[in-house]
Amino acid sequence: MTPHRSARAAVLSAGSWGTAVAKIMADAGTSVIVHARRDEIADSINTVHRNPGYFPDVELPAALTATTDPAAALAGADFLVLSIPAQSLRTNLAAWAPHIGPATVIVSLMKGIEQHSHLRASQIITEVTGVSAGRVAVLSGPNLAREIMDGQPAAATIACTDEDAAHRFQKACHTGYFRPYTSTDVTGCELGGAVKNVIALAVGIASGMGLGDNATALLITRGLAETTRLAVAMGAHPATLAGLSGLGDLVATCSSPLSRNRTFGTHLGRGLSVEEATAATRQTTEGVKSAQAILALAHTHGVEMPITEVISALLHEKVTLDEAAAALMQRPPKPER
Ligand SMILES: NC(=O)C1=CN([C@@H]2O[C@H](COP(=O)(O)OP(=O)(O)OC[C@H]3O[C@@H](n4cnc5c(N)ncnc54)[C@H](O)[C@@H]3O)[C@@H](O)[C@H]2O)C=CC1
Ligand SMILES: O=C(CO)COP(=O)(O)O
Repeated sequence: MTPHRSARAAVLSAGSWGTAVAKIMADAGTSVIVHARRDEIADSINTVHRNPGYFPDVELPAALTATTDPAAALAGADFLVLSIPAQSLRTNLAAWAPHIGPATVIVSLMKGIEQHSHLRASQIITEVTGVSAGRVAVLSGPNLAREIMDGQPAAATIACTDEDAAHRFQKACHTGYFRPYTSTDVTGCELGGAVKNVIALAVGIASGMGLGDNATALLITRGLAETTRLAVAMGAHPATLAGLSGLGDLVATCSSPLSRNRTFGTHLGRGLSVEEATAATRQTTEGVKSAQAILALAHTHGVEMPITEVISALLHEKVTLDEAAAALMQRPPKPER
């Protein structure tokens, strides 16, 4: 990348978070091309500067363009920003990989764990593309897309083992309303983002069952404890889990009715089956797909994750709501750690 031209980014794809990050980057002066799967979304972004599928009410910067051709989006890109459901990453990335330039930094926005491999998105990216870990970054934090599209303030963590790559992406997405910090703790950053979705399901369930704020606080606090236990066992720094990609995202997601994971949990707590809650949900709900893989990671690393265990059992309809609540409350007494 020469210092004389603005950075170029390809954002794949034009869902809610992809569109929001594309807008942030365009507002930061980065030249952005979004890849949309549907012609009508790409056409609308190019002609009337709106994404009718996700944010029909928000005018996008005119400098933000769209295409349905991934090769065209990726040509000359300094950054490839990936924002699709984590379970679909491997297959899509294999098709896009031949078009990725030799110096392109690949940034994951995804907060899921792959079901069969138990891998994080950054690990899938290095595995599928063969790029070095220093070219793979993660952006994660308390970032409800709807608020960001409204220009409300937010912050996030960009983690990459290559600090220079993290700094370049930081510059490419720093605006008056979006403040990115950098970190080298990719593992901690990604695990914080993935596990908070499962804890948000739990908070939603508690809320749907009519439980109060004490129960919410209990789940957030002990949820953070089990997230930190897993992340540290997998090599993360504990401070990362106390930061934006850990506690920050946990609080935002567990508190907000905008969260799809929390909302899915609320449906379950009100008595809907997993199938009914899925039918009522239009967008990506990573916690539902990732809970069992996270539990498998906990078993591999010898870590107790009681909330994740109960949510995984509920999602597989092995326990009822009352049994789930009892399983958590009737655990043997222990010191707080
Ligand atoms: N929406 C939000 O506020 C935030 C979302 N995230 C994360 O971003 C990732 C994407 O989520 P959202 O944009 O919210 O989801 P979304 O459901 O709004 O959009 C998903 C995008 O992926 C595409 N897509 C869906 N299935 C696909 C497949 N099988 N193959 C290729 N493309 C496919 C859709 O066309 C759409 O463009 C998730 O991992 C989520 O956890 C992270 C931070 C905030
Ligand atoms: O990750 C998010 C906010 O940081 C979005 O959470 P949901 O996927 O639950 O909507």
